[in-house]
Amino acid sequence: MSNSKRAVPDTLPLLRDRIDSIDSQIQLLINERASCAQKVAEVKLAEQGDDSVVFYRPEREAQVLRRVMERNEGPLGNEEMAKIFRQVMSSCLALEKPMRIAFLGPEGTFTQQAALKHFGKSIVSAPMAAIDEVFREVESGAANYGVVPVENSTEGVVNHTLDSFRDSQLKICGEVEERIHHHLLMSPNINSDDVTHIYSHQQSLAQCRAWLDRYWPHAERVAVSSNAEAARLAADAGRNGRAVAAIAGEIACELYGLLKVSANIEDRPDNTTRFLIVGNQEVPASGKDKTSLLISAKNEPGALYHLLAAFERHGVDMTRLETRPSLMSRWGYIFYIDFVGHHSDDACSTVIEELRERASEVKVLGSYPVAVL
Ligand SMILES: C=C(O[C@@H]1C=C(C(=O)O)C=C[C@H]1O)C(=O)O
Repeated sequence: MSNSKRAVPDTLPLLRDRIDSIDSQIQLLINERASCAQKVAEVKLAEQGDDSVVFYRPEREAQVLRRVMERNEGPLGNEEMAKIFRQVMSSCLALEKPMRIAFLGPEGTFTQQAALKHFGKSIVSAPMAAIDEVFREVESGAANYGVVPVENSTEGVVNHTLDSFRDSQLKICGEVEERIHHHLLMSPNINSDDVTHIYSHQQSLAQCRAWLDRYWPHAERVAVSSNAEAARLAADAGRNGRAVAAIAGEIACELYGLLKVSANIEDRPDNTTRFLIVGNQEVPASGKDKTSLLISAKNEPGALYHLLAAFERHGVDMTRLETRPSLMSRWGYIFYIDFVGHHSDDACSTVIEELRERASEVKVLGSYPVAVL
Protein backbone atom coordinates (compact mmCIF):
# COMPACT_ATOMS: atom_id res chain seq x y z
CA MET A 1 0.00 0.00 0.00
CA SER A 2 2.65 2.49 1.06
CA ASN A 3 4.79 1.41 -1.95
CA SER A 4 2.09 2.13 -4.50
CA LYS A 5 1.44 5.48 -2.80
CA ARG A 6 5.08 6.42 -3.21
CA ALA A 7 5.10 5.20 -6.82
CA VAL A 8 2.42 7.69 -7.97
CA PRO A 9 4.51 10.91 -7.91
CA ASP A 10 7.28 9.06 -9.81
CA THR A 11 5.08 7.62 -12.53
CA LEU A 12 2.74 10.58 -13.09
CA PRO A 13 5.44 12.82 -14.63
CA LEU A 14 6.71 9.86 -16.64
CA LEU A 15 3.23 9.10 -17.95
CA ARG A 16 2.76 12.75 -18.83
CA ASP A 17 6.08 12.82 -20.66
CA ARG A 18 4.93 9.81 -22.61
CA ILE A 19 1.60 11.50 -23.42
CA ASP A 20 3.46 14.66 -24.55
CA SER A 21 5.65 12.65 -26.85
CA ILE A 22 2.68 10.69 -28.28
CA ASP A 23 0.80 13.98 -28.82
CA SER A 24 3.64 15.47 -30.82
CA GLN A 25 3.78 12.33 -32.99
CA ILE A 26 -0.01 12.42 -33.50
CA GLN A 27 0.23 16.10 -34.42
CA LEU A 28 2.95 15.45 -36.98
CA LEU A 29 0.96 12.59 -38.46
CA ILE A 30 -2.25 14.63 -38.63
CA ASN A 31 -0.42 17.35 -40.53
CA GLU A 32 1.17 14.77 -42.78
CA ARG A 33 -2.34 13.46 -43.47
CA ALA A 34 -3.58 16.99 -44.13
CA SER A 35 -0.75 17.56 -46.67
CA CYS A 36 -1.74 14.33 -48.40
CA ALA A 37 -5.37 15.43 -48.55
CA GLN A 38 -4.22 18.75 -50.05
CA LYS A 39 -2.36 16.85 -52.76
CA VAL A 40 -5.51 14.80 -53.46
CA ALA A 41 -7.33 18.11 -53.87
CA GLU A 42 -4.70 19.31 -56.39
CA VAL A 43 -5.16 16.13 -58.41
CA LYS A 44 -8.94 16.57 -58.37
CA LEU A 45 -8.56 20.18 -59.50
CA ALA A 46 -6.27 19.17 -62.37
CA GLU A 47 -8.66 16.38 -63.45
CA GLN A 48 -12.01 18.14 -63.08
CA GLY A 49 -11.23 21.80 -63.68
CA ASP A 50 -11.94 24.87 -61.62
CA ASP A 51 -15.71 25.17 -61.97
CA SER A 52 -16.84 21.60 -61.60
CA VAL A 53 -14.35 20.34 -59.01
CA VAL A 54 -15.91 18.41 -56.13
CA PHE A 55 -13.57 17.82 -53.22
CA TYR A 56 -16.01 16.09 -50.87
CA ARG A 57 -16.40 12.36 -51.49
CA PRO A 58 -19.07 10.80 -49.26
CA GLU A 59 -18.29 7.21 -50.32
CA ARG A 60 -14.58 7.60 -49.53
CA GLU A 61 -15.30 9.19 -46.14
CA ALA A 62 -17.70 6.35 -45.27
CA GLN A 63 -15.01 3.80 -46.20
CA VAL A 64 -12.39 5.58 -44.09
CA LEU A 65 -14.71 5.63 -41.07
CA ARG A 66 -15.75 2.00 -41.49
CA ARG A 67 -12.11 0.94 -41.65
CA VAL A 68 -11.34 2.95 -38.50
CA MET A 69 -14.10 1.06 -36.71
CA GLU A 70 -13.08 -2.34 -38.06
CA ARG A 71 -9.44 -2.10 -37.02
CA ASN A 72 -10.13 -0.46 -33.67
CA GLU A 73 -8.88 -2.47 -30.69
CA GLY A 74 -9.72 -0.09 -27.85
CA PRO A 75 -9.69 1.00 -25.11
CA LEU A 76 -11.52 3.77 -27.00
CA GLY A 77 -14.84 2.50 -28.38
CA ASN A 78 -15.42 2.23 -32.15
CA GLU A 79 -17.83 5.11 -32.32
CA GLU A 80 -15.65 7.37 -30.20
CA MET A 81 -12.67 6.65 -32.41
CA ALA A 82 -14.69 7.23 -35.58
CA LYS A 83 -15.84 10.60 -34.22
CA ILE A 84 -12.22 11.67 -33.85
CA PHE A 85 -11.43 10.67 -37.43
CA ARG A 86 -14.65 12.34 -38.56
CA GLN A 87 -13.28 15.63 -37.28
CA VAL A 88 -9.79 15.02 -38.70
CA MET A 89 -11.31 14.55 -42.18
CA SER A 90 -13.51 17.61 -41.68
CA SER A 91 -10.42 19.71 -40.85
CA CYS A 92 -8.49 18.30 -43.83
CA LEU A 93 -11.31 19.06 -46.24
CA ALA A 94 -11.77 22.58 -44.86
CA LEU A 95 -8.19 23.36 -45.91
CA GLU A 96 -9.57 23.74 -49.44
CA LYS A 97 -12.57 25.84 -48.48
CA PRO A 98 -15.00 25.10 -45.65
CA MET A 99 -18.21 23.71 -47.13
CA ARG A 100 -21.40 25.69 -46.65
CA ILE A 101 -24.11 23.41 -45.33
CA ALA A 102 -27.74 24.56 -45.34
CA PHE A 103 -29.97 22.95 -42.73
CA LEU A 104 -33.45 23.25 -41.30
CA GLY A 105 -32.87 25.96 -38.74
CA PRO A 106 -32.84 28.04 -36.73
CA GLU A 107 -29.52 27.63 -34.93
CA GLY A 108 -29.83 24.86 -32.33
CA THR A 109 -32.09 22.36 -34.12
CA PHE A 110 -31.53 18.60 -34.19
CA THR A 111 -30.92 19.03 -37.91
CA GLN A 112 -27.91 21.22 -37.11
CA GLN A 113 -26.73 18.54 -34.70
CA ALA A 114 -27.10 15.99 -37.52
CA ALA A 115 -25.17 18.24 -39.94
CA LEU A 116 -22.25 18.49 -37.51
CA LYS A 117 -22.33 14.75 -36.89
CA HIS A 118 -22.18 14.02 -40.60
CA PHE A 119 -19.71 16.65 -41.82
CA GLY A 120 -17.71 17.36 -38.65
CA LYS A 121 -17.33 20.83 -37.16
CA SER A 122 -15.20 22.50 -39.85
CA ILE A 123 -18.12 23.70 -41.96
CA VAL A 124 -20.02 26.94 -42.35
CA SER A 125 -23.55 26.11 -41.26
CA ALA A 126 -26.42 28.05 -42.81
CA PRO A 127 -29.77 27.83 -40.99
CA MET A 128 -32.85 27.98 -43.25
CA ALA A 129 -36.43 28.71 -42.15
CA ALA A 130 -38.06 25.81 -44.00
CA ILE A 131 -37.27 22.51 -45.69
CA ASP A 132 -37.95 23.80 -49.22
CA GLU A 133 -35.54 26.68 -48.54
CA VAL A 134 -32.82 24.14 -47.78
CA PHE A 135 -33.49 22.57 -51.19
CA ARG A 136 -33.46 25.97 -52.93
CA GLU A 137 -30.24 27.04 -51.25
CA VAL A 138 -28.46 23.95 -52.58
CA GLU A 139 -30.13 24.12 -56.01
CA SER A 140 -28.97 27.72 -56.45
CA GLY A 141 -25.41 26.76 -55.54
CA ALA A 142 -25.41 29.06 -52.49
CA ALA A 143 -24.77 25.99 -50.30
CA ASN A 144 -22.75 22.88 -51.16
CA TYR A 145 -25.10 20.46 -49.39
CA GLY A 146 -28.30 20.52 -47.39
CA VAL A 147 -29.50 18.53 -44.38
CA VAL A 148 -33.20 17.78 -43.81
CA PRO A 149 -35.09 15.41 -41.48
CA VAL A 150 -36.90 12.58 -43.28
CA GLU A 151 -38.35 10.23 -40.68
CA ASN A 152 -38.68 9.73 -36.95
CA SER A 153 -38.96 6.33 -35.29
CA THR A 154 -41.90 7.48 -33.13
CA GLU A 155 -43.76 9.87 -35.40
CA GLY A 156 -43.02 8.58 -38.89
CA VAL A 157 -42.26 10.40 -42.09
CA VAL A 158 -41.56 14.13 -42.59
CA ASN A 159 -43.90 14.89 -45.50
CA HIS A 160 -42.32 18.22 -46.46
CA THR A 161 -39.03 16.51 -47.20
CA LEU A 162 -40.54 13.76 -49.35
CA ASP A 163 -42.69 16.26 -51.23
CA SER A 164 -39.67 18.49 -51.93
CA PHE A 165 -38.12 15.72 -54.05
CA ARG A 166 -41.00 15.85 -56.56
CA ASP A 167 -39.81 19.01 -58.24
CA SER A 168 -36.14 18.93 -57.35
CA GLN A 169 -33.18 17.56 -59.28
CA LEU A 170 -31.10 17.28 -56.12
CA LYS A 171 -29.62 13.91 -55.23
CA ILE A 172 -29.48 12.21 -51.86
CA CYS A 173 -25.76 11.98 -51.04
CA GLY A 174 -25.94 10.56 -47.54
CA GLU A 175 -27.99 9.79 -44.47
CA VAL A 176 -27.38 10.35 -40.78
CA GLU A 177 -29.22 9.10 -37.73
CA GLU A 178 -29.49 10.96 -34.49
CA ARG A 179 -30.89 9.77 -31.14
CA ILE A 180 -33.36 12.45 -30.15
CA HIS A 181 -33.64 13.43 -26.50
CA HIS A 182 -36.19 16.07 -25.55
CA HIS A 183 -36.12 18.18 -22.42
CA LEU A 184 -38.65 20.47 -20.77
CA LEU A 185 -36.97 23.87 -20.65
CA MET A 186 -37.84 27.07 -18.87
CA SER A 187 -36.28 30.44 -18.35
CA PRO A 188 -34.47 30.49 -14.96
CA ASN A 189 -36.47 33.50 -13.81
CA ILE A 190 -39.93 31.93 -13.95
CA ASN A 191 -41.76 29.65 -11.55
CA SER A 192 -42.72 26.29 -13.07
CA ASP A 193 -46.07 26.36 -11.21
CA ASP A 194 -47.07 29.39 -13.31
CA VAL A 195 -46.51 27.69 -16.67
CA THR A 196 -49.69 27.59 -18.77
CA HIS A 197 -48.23 27.04 -22.28
CA ILE A 198 -45.67 24.62 -23.66
CA TYR A 199 -44.10 25.43 -27.04
CA SER A 200 -42.43 23.02 -29.40
CA HIS A 201 -42.38 21.69 -32.93
CA GLN A 202 -45.44 19.56 -33.63
CA GLN A 203 -43.23 16.45 -34.09
CA SER A 204 -41.59 16.97 -30.70
CA LEU A 205 -44.95 17.52 -28.98
CA ALA A 206 -46.08 14.25 -30.53
CA GLN A 207 -42.93 12.42 -29.44
CA CYS A 208 -43.62 13.50 -25.82
CA ARG A 209 -47.42 13.11 -25.91
CA ALA A 210 -47.78 10.50 -23.14
CA TRP A 211 -45.35 12.33 -20.85
CA LEU A 212 -47.23 15.62 -21.35
CA ASP A 213 -50.60 13.93 -20.74
CA ARG A 214 -49.26 12.56 -17.50
CA TYR A 215 -47.34 15.50 -16.04
CA TRP A 216 -48.73 18.59 -17.79
CA PRO A 217 -52.34 17.68 -18.67
CA HIS A 218 -53.57 21.27 -18.21
CA ALA A 219 -50.84 23.14 -20.06
CA GLU A 220 -51.75 24.24 -23.56
CA ARG A 221 -49.46 22.74 -26.23
CA VAL A 222 -48.47 25.25 -28.87
CA ALA A 223 -46.90 24.04 -32.12
CA VAL A 224 -44.24 26.39 -33.53
CA SER A 225 -41.93 26.14 -36.54
CA SER A 226 -39.07 24.33 -34.75
CA ASN A 227 -38.06 23.33 -31.24
CA ALA A 228 -35.16 25.79 -31.35
CA GLU A 229 -37.73 28.52 -32.10
CA ALA A 230 -39.75 27.24 -29.10
CA ALA A 231 -36.65 27.61 -26.90
CA ARG A 232 -36.07 31.12 -28.21
CA LEU A 233 -39.70 32.06 -27.48
CA ALA A 234 -39.46 30.60 -23.95
CA ALA A 235 -36.30 32.61 -23.28
CA ASP A 236 -37.95 35.77 -24.65
CA ALA A 237 -41.11 35.22 -22.60
CA GLY A 238 -39.02 34.61 -19.47
CA ARG A 239 -37.28 37.98 -19.91
CA ASN A 240 -40.73 39.60 -20.00
CA GLY A 241 -41.95 37.73 -16.92
CA ARG A 242 -44.26 35.40 -18.88
CA ALA A 243 -44.21 31.75 -17.79
CA VAL A 244 -43.80 29.73 -20.97
CA ALA A 245 -41.98 26.40 -21.27
CA ALA A 246 -40.41 24.77 -24.33
CA ILE A 247 -39.59 21.24 -25.38
CA ALA A 248 -36.26 21.13 -27.20
CA GLY A 249 -32.87 19.46 -27.24
CA GLU A 250 -29.52 20.06 -25.65
CA ILE A 251 -28.01 22.60 -28.04
CA ALA A 252 -31.15 24.78 -28.00
CA CYS A 253 -31.11 24.65 -24.18
CA GLU A 254 -27.52 25.90 -24.09
CA LEU A 255 -27.96 28.41 -26.89
CA TYR A 256 -30.88 30.18 -25.17
CA GLY A 257 -29.65 29.86 -21.59
CA LEU A 258 -32.64 27.86 -20.38
CA LEU A 259 -33.03 25.64 -17.36
CA LYS A 260 -33.56 21.92 -17.94
CA VAL A 261 -36.57 21.21 -15.71
CA SER A 262 -37.15 17.61 -16.88
CA ALA A 263 -34.67 15.66 -18.99
CA ASN A 264 -35.26 12.93 -21.60
CA ILE A 265 -39.04 13.24 -21.66
CA GLU A 266 -39.55 11.50 -25.03
CA ASP A 267 -42.08 8.66 -24.77
CA ARG A 268 -39.80 6.12 -26.42
CA PRO A 269 -36.23 5.79 -25.17
CA ASP A 270 -35.03 4.73 -28.65
CA ASN A 271 -36.51 7.84 -30.31
CA THR A 272 -34.35 8.36 -33.40
CA THR A 273 -34.57 10.70 -36.38
CA ARG A 274 -33.08 9.99 -39.78
CA PHE A 275 -31.80 12.92 -41.83
CA LEU A 276 -30.82 13.12 -45.50
CA ILE A 277 -27.90 14.94 -47.07
CA VAL A 278 -28.93 16.49 -50.39
CA GLY A 279 -26.56 17.79 -53.04
CA ASN A 280 -25.75 17.92 -56.74
CA GLN A 281 -23.58 14.85 -56.73
CA GLU A 282 -24.01 11.23 -57.82
CA VAL A 283 -22.21 9.20 -55.18
CA PRO A 284 -20.31 6.08 -56.37
CA ALA A 285 -20.71 2.81 -54.46
CA SER A 286 -19.03 2.64 -51.05
CA GLY A 287 -19.58 -1.10 -50.54
CA LYS A 288 -22.47 -0.63 -48.10
CA ASP A 289 -25.12 1.56 -49.68
CA LYS A 290 -28.79 2.36 -49.85
CA THR A 291 -30.89 3.69 -52.72
CA SER A 292 -34.02 5.85 -52.61
CA LEU A 293 -36.58 5.92 -55.43
CA LEU A 294 -39.62 8.03 -56.21
CA ILE A 295 -42.21 6.10 -58.22
CA SER A 296 -45.44 7.34 -59.79
CA ALA A 297 -47.56 4.27 -60.24
CA LYS A 298 -50.08 3.82 -63.00
CA ASN A 299 -53.59 3.80 -61.63
CA GLU A 300 -54.39 0.15 -62.39
CA PRO A 301 -55.26 -2.98 -60.40
CA GLY A 302 -52.28 -4.59 -58.71
CA ALA A 303 -49.95 -1.64 -59.48
CA LEU A 304 -48.19 -1.70 -56.11
CA TYR A 305 -48.12 -5.49 -56.04
CA HIS A 306 -46.21 -5.60 -59.35
CA LEU A 307 -43.74 -2.96 -58.20
CA LEU A 308 -42.98 -4.87 -55.01
CA ALA A 309 -42.73 -8.20 -56.81
CA ALA A 310 -39.68 -6.91 -58.74
CA PHE A 311 -37.77 -6.55 -55.45
CA GLU A 312 -38.73 -10.05 -54.38
CA ARG A 313 -37.77 -11.58 -57.74
CA HIS A 314 -34.23 -10.20 -57.60
CA GLY A 315 -33.63 -10.58 -53.87
CA VAL A 316 -33.28 -6.83 -53.25
CA ASP A 317 -34.06 -5.88 -49.66
CA MET A 318 -36.62 -3.07 -49.44
CA THR A 319 -36.25 -1.11 -46.20
CA ARG A 320 -38.99 1.50 -46.49
CA LEU A 321 -42.15 2.28 -48.38
CA GLU A 322 -44.03 5.58 -48.05
CA THR A 323 -47.07 6.77 -49.95
CA ARG A 324 -47.90 10.39 -50.79
CA PRO A 325 -50.72 11.86 -52.86
CA SER A 326 -49.45 12.59 -56.38
CA LEU A 327 -51.07 16.06 -56.80
CA MET A 328 -51.17 15.35 -60.56
CA SER A 329 -54.33 13.24 -60.47
CA ARG A 330 -56.89 12.86 -57.72
CA TRP A 331 -56.32 9.56 -55.88
CA GLY A 332 -53.05 9.03 -57.76
CA TYR A 333 -50.07 8.13 -55.61
CA ILE A 334 -46.35 8.54 -55.42
CA PHE A 335 -44.35 5.84 -53.67
CA TYR A 336 -41.03 6.46 -51.96
CA ILE A 337 -39.00 3.29 -51.71
CA ASP A 338 -35.65 2.70 -50.01
CA PHE A 339 -33.67 -0.47 -50.59
CA VAL A 340 -30.29 -1.93 -49.73
CA GLY A 341 -27.67 -1.62 -52.46
CA HIS A 342 -26.32 0.86 -55.03
CA HIS A 343 -28.25 1.58 -58.23
CA SER A 344 -25.23 0.42 -60.22
CA ASP A 345 -25.29 -3.07 -58.61
CA ASP A 346 -26.55 -5.73 -61.05
CA ALA A 347 -29.63 -6.81 -59.10
CA CYS A 348 -30.58 -3.22 -58.23
CA SER A 349 -30.29 -1.94 -61.79
CA THR A 350 -32.42 -4.86 -63.04
CA VAL A 351 -35.11 -4.02 -60.46
CA ILE A 352 -35.05 -0.35 -61.53
CA GLU A 353 -35.39 -1.35 -65.22
CA GLU A 354 -38.37 -3.55 -64.43
CA LEU A 355 -39.99 -0.81 -62.34
CA ARG A 356 -39.60 1.57 -65.29
CA GLU A 357 -41.61 -0.81 -67.49
CA ARG A 358 -44.47 -0.80 -64.99
CA ALA A 359 -44.56 2.72 -63.55
CA SER A 360 -45.25 6.04 -65.24
CA GLU A 361 -42.17 7.58 -63.57
CA VAL A 362 -39.19 6.18 -61.69
CA LYS A 363 -36.75 8.75 -60.34
CA VAL A 364 -33.58 7.57 -58.62
CA LEU A 365 -33.27 10.08 -55.78
CA GLY A 366 -29.80 8.79 -55.02
CA SER A 367 -27.57 5.95 -53.89
CA TYR A 368 -25.56 6.78 -50.81
CA PRO A 369 -23.48 5.17 -48.03
CA VAL A 370 -25.43 3.66 -45.12
CA ALA A 371 -24.96 5.94 -42.08
CA VAL A 372 -21.68 5.08 -40.31
CA LEU A 373 -21.99 7.16 -37.16
C1 LIG B 1 -8.71 13.26 -49.45
C2 LIG B 1 -9.80 13.15 -50.17
O1 LIG B 1 -10.79 14.15 -50.23
C3 LIG B 1 -11.68 14.42 -49.18
C4 LIG B 1 -11.07 14.22 -47.85
C5 LIG B 1 -11.03 12.95 -47.30
C6 LIG B 1 -10.13 12.63 -46.14
O2 LIG B 1 -9.67 13.54 -45.47
O3 LIG B 1 -9.84 11.44 -45.94
C7 LIG B 1 -11.84 11.94 -47.85
C8 LIG B 1 -12.69 12.17 -48.89
C9 LIG B 1 -12.90 13.54 -49.41
O4 LIG B 1 -14.04 14.10 -48.80
C10 LIG B 1 -10.06 11.95 -51.00
O5 LIG B 1 -10.94 11.96 -51.87
O6 LIG B 1 -9.36 10.93 -50.80
